[in-house]
Amino acid sequence: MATWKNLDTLASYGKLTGLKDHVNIAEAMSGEQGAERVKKYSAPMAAGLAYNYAAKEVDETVLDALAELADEAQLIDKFEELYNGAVINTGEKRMVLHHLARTQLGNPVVVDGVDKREFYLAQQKKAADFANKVHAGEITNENGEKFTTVVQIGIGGSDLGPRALYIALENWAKANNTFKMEAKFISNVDPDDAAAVLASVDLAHSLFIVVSKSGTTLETLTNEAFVKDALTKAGLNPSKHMLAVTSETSPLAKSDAYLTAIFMDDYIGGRYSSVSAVGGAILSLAFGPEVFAAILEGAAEEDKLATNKNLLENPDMLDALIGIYERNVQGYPSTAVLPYSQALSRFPAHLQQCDMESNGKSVNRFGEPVDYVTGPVIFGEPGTNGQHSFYQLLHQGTNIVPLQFIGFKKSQLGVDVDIENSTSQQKLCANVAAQIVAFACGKKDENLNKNFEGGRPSSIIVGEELTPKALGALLAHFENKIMFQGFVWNLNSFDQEGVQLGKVLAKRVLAHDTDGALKVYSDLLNI
Ligand SMILES: O=P(O)(O)OC[C@H]1O[C@H](O)[C@H](O)[C@@H](O)[C@@H]1O
Repeated sequence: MATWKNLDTLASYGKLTGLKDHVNIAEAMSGEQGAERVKKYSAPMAAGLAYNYAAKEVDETVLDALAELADEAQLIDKFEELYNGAVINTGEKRMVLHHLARTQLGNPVVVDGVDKREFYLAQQKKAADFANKVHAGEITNENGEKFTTVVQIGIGGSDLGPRALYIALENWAKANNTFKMEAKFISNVDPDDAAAVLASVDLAHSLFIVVSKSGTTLETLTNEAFVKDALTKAGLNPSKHMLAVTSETSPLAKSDAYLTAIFMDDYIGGRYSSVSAVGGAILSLAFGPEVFAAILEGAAEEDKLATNKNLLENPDMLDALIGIYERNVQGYPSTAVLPYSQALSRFPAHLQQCDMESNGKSVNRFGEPVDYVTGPVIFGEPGTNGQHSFYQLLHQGTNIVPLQFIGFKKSQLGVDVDIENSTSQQKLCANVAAQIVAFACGKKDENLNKNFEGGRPSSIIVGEELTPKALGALLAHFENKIMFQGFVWNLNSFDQEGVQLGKVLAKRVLAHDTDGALKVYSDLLNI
C-alpha cells in the first residue's frame, strides 16, 4: 500500500526547491543548444502525438529531481491502487474508475457482484445500439420520420467534456463521412440559452438527452422542464423525444418519461465522465459508435503509457511534475492552454473544470490544511486568436504564465488556400513555432516598451491531425496529468465540496429565506 504524505514532508521536494531558477531557458533555447533540446526533450504519446518540453525550465538535474519526487511520492503505485479499485475519493468514499470505461489496466473491479468493466461496456453497447437504431430509422418520431438533431441537456461534467469533444470532431466527421446528426447543447439556467437552442432546431425531428449523474441538478431539471414545455406546446409527446443518461440510483432512473435510460455510476466523477455514457450517447448519435470507440481507444493507449515508472517515458506524469516544479518551486499561479486548432475551441473550458474542480483544494485528502500551493488557475483560447488579445500580458506582463500549446500538422477538412507561398495551415503552424521561441528567448531592445525578456516557459503537444484517437489520447493525457498532480499534493482530486455553498444560498434566495447582504442582493436582482 502506498503511503500518502504532504508534499512538504518529502525529502525529494526539499531538494527540488533548491533548484529554483536553475535553468535559464532564454539561453538554453538559443542557437544550436536550443535546436538540440527541441529534438531531445520529446516524449511519445498515444495516437502518434508527442509531448515536447524543450521550452520548459528543465535540464537533466531538474528532471532527475522530478523523477526522485515521482518515486518518493509513489505516483505509479497510487495510480495502480486507483485502477484496481481502491477508495481514492476519500471525501465521498468512492472508487475512481473512469479509466475502466476505456480499458482494464489491472484486476477486475467487482462491486456488489457486478464487474465494473462489464457494466461500462454494456452501457456503451446500449448507447451504440440506440444510436444505430436512430440512424437506421428504427427509432423515429411519432410520424415515423427520422431524427436529424440531438440536443444534450446537462451542465458541468455533463456538458463541457461532451461539448468539447463534439466540436473537436464535427469537421473531422464531415470530412470522413461519419457525420450522422447535428448536436446542440443546453446547459445554462439562463432561459435565453434554452430558448435560443430550441429556436434553432426543428423540434419534431430532435432528440433530447437529459444528462445528469445525480439527477438532481437544478439547472438541468429546469432546462428539461423548459424543453418538455416547448415540445408539448408544439403538440409533440416529450417521452417520444427524450432519453436520459444518469446513475441507476438517481431520480431520473425511476422515471418512465424517456425512450430509454443509459447508465453511469458514482465511481466516475462528472468531469471525468465524457468517456462514459455521458459522452457516449451524444457522440455515438452524432458521429456513430465507431467514432466514440476510437476516442476510447486513444484514451486507453495513453492510459497504458501513464503506468510507466520511467518518468521520461510517461508523458502524463512528466507534464504533471513539470507543472509541480512551476507551481511550487517557481511560484507561477496560472497555466494557459493554447490549442492551435479551432476544433479545440472548447477544450480549454473542459480542462478548466477537470483541473480546477479536481485540484482547487487547500486541505489534503485527510481534511488537514496544506502549507503549499495547489492547483493553478487554468484558462485558454485557440491560437492564433489569443495572439491578438491576451498574449500581450503573456509576453510582457508582470506574471509569468506557463503555456501549454497544442498543434497539428494537417487540418481536418483539408480545404485551404495558398497565398504568398504558404497555406493557412502553414501560417497557423508557423505562428505556434514562432510563439514558443519568442516566449522562451525574447528579444532585447533598448526601448523597454519594445523589450521582450523571454524566459517564459511552454510545452507543445504535436500531432499529425486531430482524429478521434488523437482526441482520446489528448483527453486522457490531461486527466492523468491532473491525477498525478493531485497525488503529489496529497489531495483528494475527485470530490468538489467547494461548489455546494453557492447552491445552498441560491435555494434560500429562491425560497425568500434571506437576511443581511443576501436579502439586499435579492432585492437588487428583483428575485
Ligand atoms: O451530472 P450532474 O449530477 O447533473 O452534475 C453536474 C455538475 O454539477 C456539480 O455542481 C458539480 O460541480 C460538477 O462536478 C457536476 O459535473
